[in-house]
Amino acid sequence: MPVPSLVIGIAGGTGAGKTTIAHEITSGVDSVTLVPLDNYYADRSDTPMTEREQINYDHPDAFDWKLLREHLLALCEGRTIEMPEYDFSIHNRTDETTTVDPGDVVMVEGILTLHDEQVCELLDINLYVETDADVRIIRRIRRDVIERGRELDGVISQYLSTVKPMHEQFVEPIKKEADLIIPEGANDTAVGLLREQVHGVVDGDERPF
Ligand SMILES: Nc1ncnc2c1ncn2[C@@H]1O[C@H](COP(=O)(O)OP(=O)(O)O)[C@@H](O)[C@H]1O
Ligand SMILES: Nc1ccn([C@@H]2O[C@H](COP(=O)(O)O)[C@@H](O)[C@H]2O)c(=O)n1
Repeated sequence: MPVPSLVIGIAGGTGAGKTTIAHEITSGVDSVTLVPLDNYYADRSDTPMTEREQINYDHPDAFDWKLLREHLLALCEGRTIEMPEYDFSIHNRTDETTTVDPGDVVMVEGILTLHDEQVCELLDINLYVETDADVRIIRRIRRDVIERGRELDGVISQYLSTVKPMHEQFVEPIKKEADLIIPEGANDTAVGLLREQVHGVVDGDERPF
C-alpha cells in the first residue's frame, strides 16, 4: 500500500466538533482513513461492568497508547491494521475489529490526540478545536442520552466529576501542541483554508506541512 500524503491529528474537548471538522476538511478526498481515539480506550474485558462504569474516561491512562502508536506507525508505513471497535454502552471494546487500510489522508481524532509525544511525532499537522464549554455540554447531553443510551443525571454527574476537571487538567493544556487552533465560531474560514491545503497536498501541488 502507498504511504499517506498527509497525517493530521485533531484534539479538543468533548463535543467540540472534532469529528465534524475531520469530515469537513477531507470532504472530496477519495481516500481518507479516520482513526477515532475512542476506539483505543483500553481493553476492559477483565473488569466487571460495575467497575467499568466508575472509570475516569477522560484521563490519559484510560487509553491504550501503545496500540495507537503501533497502528498509526503501521498506517504511516502503508500497512493495514485491525482497528478495535468500541461500544460505549458496555464501556469496552467489542469482539470485532475492522480491517483498515492507510488512506491518502490519515486523521486521528479525539479529546487527547495530542497528549502522546510519539503520536505527535507521526503527525504532519496538529489541530485543536476550541468550543465554549456550555456549547459542548449541551451537545454532549444530547448525544449521550440519544446515541449512547445514558441517563441525564449520569451524564451531568460524570461531567462534573471527571469530564470537566480532566478537560481543564489535560485537554485544554495540549493546545500548546497545536499548529492551529480552530475557533468553532469562525470555523468556516479555518476549515475552508485547511480543506484547500489538504487537497493541494493530495493532488501533489503542495508539500505536506
Ligand atoms: N459547528 C457546529 N455547529 C452546530 N453543531 C455542530 C457543529 N459542530 C458539531 N456540531 C454537532 O455537535 C455534536 C458533536 O459534534 P462532534 O463533531 O461529534 O464533536 P466531537 O467529535 O468533538 O465530540 C454533533 O451532533 C454535531 O453534529
Ligand atoms: N465508556 C466511555 C468512554 C468514553 N466516554 C466519554 O467519551 C468522551 C470522548 O468522546 P468524544 O466523542 O466526546 O470526544 C470522553 O469525554 C469520555 O467521557 C464515556 O462517557 N464512556
